[in-house]
Amino acid sequence: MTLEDFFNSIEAQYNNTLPFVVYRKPNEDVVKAILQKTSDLNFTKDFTEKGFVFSPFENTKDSVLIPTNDSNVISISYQTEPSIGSDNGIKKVFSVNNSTLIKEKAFHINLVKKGVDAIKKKRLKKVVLSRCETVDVNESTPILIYKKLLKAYQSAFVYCWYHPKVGLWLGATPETLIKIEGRQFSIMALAGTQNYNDTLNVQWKDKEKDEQNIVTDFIIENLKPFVENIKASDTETVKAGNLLHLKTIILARLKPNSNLKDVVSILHPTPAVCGYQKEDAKKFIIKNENYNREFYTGFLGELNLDLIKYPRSGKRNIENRAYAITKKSTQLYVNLRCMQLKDSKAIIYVGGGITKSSNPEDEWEETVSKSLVIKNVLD
Ligand SMILES: C=C(O[C@@H]1C=C(C(=O)O)C=C[C@H]1O)C(=O)O
Repeated sequence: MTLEDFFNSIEAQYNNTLPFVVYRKPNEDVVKAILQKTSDLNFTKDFTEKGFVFSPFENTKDSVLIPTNDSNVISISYQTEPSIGSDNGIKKVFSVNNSTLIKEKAFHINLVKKGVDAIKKKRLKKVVLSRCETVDVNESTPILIYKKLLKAYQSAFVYCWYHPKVGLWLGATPETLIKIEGRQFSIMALAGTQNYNDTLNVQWKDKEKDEQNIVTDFIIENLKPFVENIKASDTETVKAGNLLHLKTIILARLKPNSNLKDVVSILHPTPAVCGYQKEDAKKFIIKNENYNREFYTGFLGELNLDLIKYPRSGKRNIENRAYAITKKSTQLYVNLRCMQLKDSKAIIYVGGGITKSSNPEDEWEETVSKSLVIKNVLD
């Protein structure tokens, strides 16, 4: 299949209003698409299904599934040269000087102030507060925007997801929720943000260190009943487009009697996108943000797909193939740096973690920087 055939198949699927997802994992060249044969709206029941899951922020709502057994799965190798405003830094500057944005700024600053007050008064230690911003889209098809995202963000999970009964979403997220191969799994605790200025060698303030620690501690604490051999990596600075974040990787092994559904429901939404304590933070968000996050800060990715593993030593020769084993693999990402396309408009979703020492003006600027990840590919 040529590159043109690949993207034409996706375009045809979209024009026929049939569900699909097309995605590329971080730092990989393979772009994969799962094209559902019917327009049925399927949901996961217990996370034992095979396919691609798309899950909203609110964990009481259903997760949509594109099941592989009702789909054509195609893939292609797609090597991209980084483009302008890419992983190497955003080059474009967007004017923020219009009346809608001024109102949005006032609302967000007030929201952050309320968050800080709630943290000072209540049990809350952190709350992630967000907003959405609507901009016009000139591109004639989502596939063209998708290709720009692929070019711009090599180290992100870059996707375009469509279901005629749900909507059309695109994004380039830096954050993994969970990866499981067999029983071995890893989880990322990502939080804390500053702008990237040509170096990874930066200082972090206590505010950012604290908000990231809250995520790591929450994950370790809540996973303990389900896992053995839990280990956390050193915390490092990582780059995501025009931004830097703090990242810790937590590795563990699932106990034989634990299952993915329980692990996901205990983790999601983590304090990276919701807050701590989780239920109090969620209530605060739903009551005060004044819009519906829908799938932003939800999660998405491959669920229970077969992964063929070859022995470590030697090449993939005939002998080794005989020993290849098939494992179930799940790779879920947090839906950040994303947008929903609706009626020639893009709704861009951005947020940030608030703690007792948050400065409202800085928090606003952080959301502006985050919005550039998406605005950069909309021109
Ligand atoms: C909520 C977002 O990002 C999350 C919040 C971060 C922060 O508060 O510093 C950093 C990375 C993500 O965990 C977003 O991008 O919209």
